[in-house]
Amino acid sequence: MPTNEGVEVKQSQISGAGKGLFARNAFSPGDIVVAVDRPLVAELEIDRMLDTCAWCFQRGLTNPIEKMNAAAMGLPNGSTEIKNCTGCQRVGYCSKACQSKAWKREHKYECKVIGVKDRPDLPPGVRGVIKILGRLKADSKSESVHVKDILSIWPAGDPKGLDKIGTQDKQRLDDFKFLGHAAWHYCGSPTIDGLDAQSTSIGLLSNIMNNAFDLSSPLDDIKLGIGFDPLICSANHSCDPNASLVFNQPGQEIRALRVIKPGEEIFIRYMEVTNPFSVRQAELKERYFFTCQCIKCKKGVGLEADQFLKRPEDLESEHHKLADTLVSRHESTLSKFLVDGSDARRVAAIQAEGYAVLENQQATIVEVKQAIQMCIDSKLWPWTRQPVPQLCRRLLALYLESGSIYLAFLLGIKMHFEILPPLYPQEFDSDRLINAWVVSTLINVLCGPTNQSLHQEFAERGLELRLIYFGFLFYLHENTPQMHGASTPFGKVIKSTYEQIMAGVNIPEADIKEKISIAWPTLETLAKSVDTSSL
Ligand SMILES: C[S@@+](CC[C@H](N)C(=O)[O-])C[C@H]1O[C@@H](n2cnc3c(N)ncnc32)[C@H](O)[C@@H]1O
Repeated sequence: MPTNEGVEVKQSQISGAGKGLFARNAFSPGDIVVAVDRPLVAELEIDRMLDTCAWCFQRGLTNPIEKMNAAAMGLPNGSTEIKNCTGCQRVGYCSKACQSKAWKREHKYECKVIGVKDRPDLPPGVRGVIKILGRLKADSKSESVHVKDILSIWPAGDPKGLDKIGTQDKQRLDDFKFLGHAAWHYCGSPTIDGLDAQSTSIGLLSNIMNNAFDLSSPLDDIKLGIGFDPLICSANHSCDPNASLVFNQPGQEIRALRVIKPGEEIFIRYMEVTNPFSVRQAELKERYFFTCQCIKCKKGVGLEADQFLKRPEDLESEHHKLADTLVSRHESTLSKFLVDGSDARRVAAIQAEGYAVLENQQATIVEVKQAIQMCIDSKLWPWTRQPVPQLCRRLLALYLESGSIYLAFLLGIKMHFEILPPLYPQEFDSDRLINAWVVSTLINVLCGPTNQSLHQEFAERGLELRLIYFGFLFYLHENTPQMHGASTPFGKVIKSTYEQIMAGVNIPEADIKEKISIAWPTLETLAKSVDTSSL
C-alpha cells in the first residue's frame, strides 16, 4: 500500500482554484509522485461489464480470432477469461482472487441491486455511489473518512460549486441530482447516522462524474471505465503540466515529467494540452466548468500551439470557397476557434471542421483523411498543429481496424519521428510509448511471409525491417519503465517481449544498436517524406 508521503494537499497557487497537490520531496523525471493500488472509485463502462474484470480491469477478448492473435503476441487479453458473478450475472472477474477482493470490498453491496431481472445496466457513477453507500451503512466509522475526502473536492466541496454548474449547464446539474437520487433510491433509500444520505449521494455522484478520469489500457487504448480517487483528484490542471496521470491496471499513478522541487505544485493534464489556446479554454469550461488560469493560458494566444506556417490572411484564394462554405456550416461554434488576423473567420472555420470530424466517433477513413488534407493543403498547418496530430492518431486507429497495415506503419513512423516529439518532449511520454508499441507490432506483421516484396523494397533503400523492429523494441524497453513501471500489464509485455526476442539473438546488443544508429536517419527521412498523398 503506497504511503504517498512525498506530497501534501494545500491551497493552490492558482487564485480561485481551491486546493491543489504539492510536492514535499524532490522528484526526477519518471519518478512516482503519487500511487494508489486502485482508485477509491473504479467503475467499468457499461459496454465493458461482461468482458473486463471488475476488480483489476484486465480485459478478456471475446472474438476468437482477435484472442488467438493476442495470445500469439503474449498479450494479457489473449489469455484472460472473464467469468460472470453467478449472483448478478452483470459483472465478471478474471480470477477467484479478484472476485474475492471485489466481494469483500464492494460487490456484496451492489450484487442484488444491479442483478434485478430486467433492470437496465446502471451507469458507472451510479454503481460507484451504490457501493459507497453500502460500505458506509455497513461501517460508517471507517468509511465516513473516505466520504469526507470525496466530498471535499470541487464542486460538492465548494458551497457554490453545484450552483456554478447549474448556471452554465442546467441539464448537467439536473443529471447529477437525478442520478445521485437514483443511486440512493436503488440502495433502498437508506438512512445513515449523522448524514443526510440523499444529499450525500448527490454530492458523491457529482464529484465522481465531474472529476473522474478515463481508465484506458495503454496496450490497445480502449476506454475501460472511470476512476476517481480524492488524492489524485486534488491535483489541478495545467496546460504545461509537470506530471502525468497514468493508469497501470488497476493502479493509478502520477509520474513526474520533469524535475519537481519540494514545495512545487503538481499539475497534471485533464485534457489535450497541445490544442490552441481558445480550444483549451473552451473545452475546460464546457467539460470542467472552469476558466483555466495555468501559466500557459495566462500568456494567452501566440504560443507554439497557436502558430501557423503563414498568416491567416495569406490563405491562398483557391481555398476561400471551401472556407466560406465552412464558415456558414460552423457559424455557431466559430468563436471557439477564432484566430488572429484579417482572414480569421475562414481559418477558424477550417479549424472548426477539423475538430468536428475529430469529435464524430463515426467518421470514416475518407472523412478523417480529407480533414487532414484540408489543413495541410491550406499551407497554414504544420503537421504538429492541432487538430492534425489528433486526426492522424484517429486515422492510424482506423487503418488498424481495417487491416491497412502498411499505411498504419507509414503514419506511425511519421508520428514517431515528426509529430509527437515536439508536442510531448519526454521520450517516456505515454502517447509516444503507445505509438511506438503500435509501430513495433505493425513491423512484426510486415516482417511476415506475406510481405516479402515489401521487405525487398525496404532493403533496396538500405532499411532492414527486422532491424527497425529492434530500434522500436529498444526504445520501448528503455523508456516504458519510467512511465508504466515493470510490473504493470504494459510494463510486463514490453519486458517479456524484449527478453524473448533477445534470447533468440546471438549478436551483442551493442552491435545491433550500432546498425540501428546507421539505419535510423534513413528511416527518419522516409517518415518525414510521408505526405497526404501517401496516406
Ligand atoms: C479535480 S478538482 C481539483 C481539486 C480542486 N482544486 C479542489 O479544491 O477540490 C478540479 C477543479 O479545480 C479547479 N482547477 C483545476 N485546475 C485549474 C486551473 N488550471 N485553473 C483554474 N481552476 C482550476 C477547478 O475548479 C476544477 O473544477
